[in-house]
Amino acid sequence: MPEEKIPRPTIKRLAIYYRCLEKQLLQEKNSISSKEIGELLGIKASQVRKDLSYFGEFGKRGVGYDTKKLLEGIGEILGIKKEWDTCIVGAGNLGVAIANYPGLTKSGFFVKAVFDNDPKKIGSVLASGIIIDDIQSMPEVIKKRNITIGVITVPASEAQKVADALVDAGILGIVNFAPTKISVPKNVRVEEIDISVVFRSLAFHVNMLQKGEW
Ligand SMILES: NC(=O)c1ccc[n+]([C@@H]2O[C@H](COP(=O)([O-])OP(=O)(O)OC[C@H]3O[C@@H](n4cnc5c(N)ncnc54)[C@H](O)[C@@H]3O)[C@@H](O)[C@H]2O)c1
Repeated sequence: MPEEKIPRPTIKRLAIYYRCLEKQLLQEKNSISSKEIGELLGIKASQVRKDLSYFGEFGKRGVGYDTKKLLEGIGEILGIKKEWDTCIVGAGNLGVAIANYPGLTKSGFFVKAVFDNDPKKIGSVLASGIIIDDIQSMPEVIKKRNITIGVITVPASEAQKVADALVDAGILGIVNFAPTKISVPKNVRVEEIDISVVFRSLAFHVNMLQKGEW
């Protein structure tokens, strides 16, 4: 499955479908149509079908999908069944919150290390039991613990330096929370997360509702 052929938005939607299907399965909905998935998520059924078609046939027209099989199929594509070892750089408010968040583990993402450069923080133990490591030890720890995904939660001014160090240590995927664009070599993927984008989009809707335009 050549990755460049699959559009990024499709991959993002697959993760959304996955979460939706997990919920449906818990509610014992054992078969589901693309129309139903679309309605639950506010996505056109044709888009759902198109996204799933990139990976071969999951369901039959008119019959819908076997929820469990579809969930497993998408999980396989997204590598969700696999366990992923990750590290967090920046043990501040956000980094610590992520490191202590049990939901990540449930999704197969294990925080194996947290790094910081503040001597006052290095050596302290987080609620999850992880000890904050010195950023200086990052290359060695990443290699030793087979970590492939890095999360950047340092101030924007430090983000590029940290990204370079993560890449040098062999990291292949980065989740960047710092409010700045980072550049990485082609073979490394970066996902940027900015909560304010969600708030801005929501504020636009609320504004329109308040003005009575919607
Ligand atoms: N994307 C979002 O939605 C979102 C939300 C909140 C915060 N943020 C961003 O996340 C980042 C962290 O926010 P915070 O509130 O946790 O900040 P914070 O100041 O509490 O934590 C930053 C941590 O990074 C450490 N640090 C600084 N430079 C470092 C370096 N070179 N190497 C290793 N560690 C280093 C600091 O010692 C500190 O512990 C900021 O860039 C902030 O703007 C993004």
